[in-house]
Amino acid sequence: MRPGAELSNRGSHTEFTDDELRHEQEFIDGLYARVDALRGGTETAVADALAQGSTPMQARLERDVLVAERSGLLAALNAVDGSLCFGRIDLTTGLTHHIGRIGIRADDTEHTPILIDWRAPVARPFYLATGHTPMGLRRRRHITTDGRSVAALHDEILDLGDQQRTGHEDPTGDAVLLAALNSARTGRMSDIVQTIQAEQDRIIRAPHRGVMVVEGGPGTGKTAVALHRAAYLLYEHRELLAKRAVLIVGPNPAFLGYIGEVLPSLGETGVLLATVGELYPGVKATASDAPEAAAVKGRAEMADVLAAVVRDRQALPDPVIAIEHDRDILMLDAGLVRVARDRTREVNLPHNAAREHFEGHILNTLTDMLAERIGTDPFDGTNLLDPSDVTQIRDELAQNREVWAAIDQLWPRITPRRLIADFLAEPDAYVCEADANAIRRTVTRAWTTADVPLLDEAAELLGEDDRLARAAAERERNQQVAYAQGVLDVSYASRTYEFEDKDDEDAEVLSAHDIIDAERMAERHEEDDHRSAAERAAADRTWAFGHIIVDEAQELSPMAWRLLMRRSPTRSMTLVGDPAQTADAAGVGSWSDILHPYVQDRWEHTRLAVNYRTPSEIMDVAAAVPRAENVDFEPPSSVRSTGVRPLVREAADAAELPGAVEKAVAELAPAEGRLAVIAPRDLHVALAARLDGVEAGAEPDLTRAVVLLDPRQSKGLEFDAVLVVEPGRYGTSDLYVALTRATQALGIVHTGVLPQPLAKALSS
Ligand SMILES: Nc1ncnc2c1ncn2[C@@H]1O[C@H](COP(=O)(O)OP(=O)(O)OP(=O)(O)O)[C@@H](O)[C@H]1O
Repeated sequence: MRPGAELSNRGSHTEFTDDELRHEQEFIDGLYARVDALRGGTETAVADALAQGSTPMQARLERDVLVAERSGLLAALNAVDGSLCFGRIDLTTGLTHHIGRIGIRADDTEHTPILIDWRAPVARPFYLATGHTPMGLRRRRHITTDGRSVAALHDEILDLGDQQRTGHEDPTGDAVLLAALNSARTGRMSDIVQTIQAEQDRIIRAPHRGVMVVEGGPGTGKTAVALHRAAYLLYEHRELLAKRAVLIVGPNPAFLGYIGEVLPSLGETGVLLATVGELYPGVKATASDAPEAAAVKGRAEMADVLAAVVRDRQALPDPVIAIEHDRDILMLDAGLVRVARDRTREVNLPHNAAREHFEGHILNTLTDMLAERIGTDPFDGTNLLDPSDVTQIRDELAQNREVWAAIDQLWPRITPRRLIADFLAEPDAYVCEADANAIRRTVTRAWTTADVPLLDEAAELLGEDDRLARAAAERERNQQVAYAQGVLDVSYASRTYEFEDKDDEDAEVLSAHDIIDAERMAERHEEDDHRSAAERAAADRTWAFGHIIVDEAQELSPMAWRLLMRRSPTRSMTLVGDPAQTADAAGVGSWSDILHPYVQDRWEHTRLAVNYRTPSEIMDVAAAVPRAENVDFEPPSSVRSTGVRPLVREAADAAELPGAVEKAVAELAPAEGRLAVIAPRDLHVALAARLDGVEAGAEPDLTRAVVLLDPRQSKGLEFDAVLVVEPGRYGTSDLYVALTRATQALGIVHTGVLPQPLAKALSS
């Protein structure tokens, strides 16, 4: 409603109601006026700073900081524009606070807060207060806006003695939540900041240290909670996390696309969203593995297998390597090389990094051999060479290509990609025959998701021979220190006499010289990298994230956990998942199996028990599937029911199936919103041919009215209506996942008999 549109003369009660709306509209108008002014001011400040051109180093540093900070503010202001303010709390003290997606302060000398960020402690009663525990609140108000106009108010009275009424009372207190849950889906997840429930709020605001596991059935808000937790942590630990970034790991790219707009809508962008297949910089997993291959590659034992593969590359001569040097023949035999190899292994460095030591040992061995041969006095057996002669021999050996060819053969430099491609081409010496058959790949043309943790493991085992890079970095750093010293000398020389004359230690004017030395200035210069932490993290395999959130955590293999734990040395992690939805053969069975190797039993476990997505009529049918295998299976309880039972259609045979699906889609399609057809992959081409505007593909466009998916692709997603095709062909967890994707209506199309638990649940 536009402000004032329906605020004409009415009865006294309505006028009272309209005053409430009018007041809120005035507040929102004032808020947007402030936001527009802030945005204008910020745009000008950024433009002015960028126009400054070449400036001294310190000024440039300050300019860059200003541009980065203000650009972040601008992005946040632009992102939250749609529904900046969504709530208000009235305290028994008479104070009121408006709650919004970000905090805004007035343009007065005190910078009075006019909109409280939902993550601030002051806002917490908005989410937690109840009639029983009002937390100092008299009233909680949900403000629904349409753009910049107030559309509706919903008030909950929390102080039961308070007789004042606004005419916007919501007696059950869940009208806004139910409206959100019933609204048409868009193909993109929305934030839930207006209606976070108390059990969710506690998880969102839990301390960031340590590992927290959030378990819950389908639709309990695990993903929503994980994303809001990321936003909360970025607010609460801004400085740390702006530097170290937050990583959110999801099961597939379609899922990441689905959740990708939530954090920007909360004004947060410092987050890297990635699948495990994207966490090895420079590699994009485009191929796929058969489930058996992924299961073998994901096993924890692969770490030992790869360590053995690397050790085998540290070879011994068979039986000798002959090196021609200065008309002599030097023989490197297995015994000599074994000593060099053992000594090198003792330094406990990764293979490539240790090579420097191996080179040294081999050169020393050959030097000793040659020195003994040419320097021994034939009469008394003493050595006639002095140390400089020995050094000269060593230097000459180091010029000999044959020496280097031998070292390359015995301790070759290896890249992770080469190691894994070679291992997969011939795995037989390292795993049993069945496993070797599952993973054997004669030529590696493309990588799979399950290869990525292997590549990462290999990178750890191999390390880098970074001697050249270290030397170059050292040279550059010396140049920078010299440059910074030059800058400081100039700034020292140009200090004003006025400043020098003052021996007041508290002088307010400080020159660069007083606050920074050349080393630190050079360091800052090195940090002169305009990429965000999330961007830098994406390009750096060894990045240590400030916090890692893993969605559908039950799907990750032990090898994938090794990769993630390397990215989280502080073990600050939130893991969300549902073991009943585990589909991947490589997935881990229990949380303690996953976590024990890294944190023993030092992790917290929380549970979400309310299903916000799936109405009870659908959940009752879906729950019968896992319950058939486990009588104690407890599904989450649905927060709503629609009165609409699932629709079931039978096709006479496979030839009739696409036509039956087409008809069922027409029956089920929501007037507004999205429908998903979930069907086994091999039916996709035939089904796509019968469904208007539908494509079969690996990366479906979820914003289309009708989307075709296989059960794995539907993981984590939701739609207004879902049609599950041939449920008899899915495993238990895939079927459970598929049946729990709908917010409004479920349909089933099948040929032949339905799986028994499903048939029973549908008929009861
Ligand atoms: N407090 C809330 N307010 C409004 N909507 C909510 C709330 N909590 C959850 N939802 C909605 O419920 C739906 C399910 O949430 P979400 O996808 O986070 O569940 P999930 O536990 O990750 O489910 P699954 O395991 O099936 O993937 C989403 O549409 C989400 O926006």
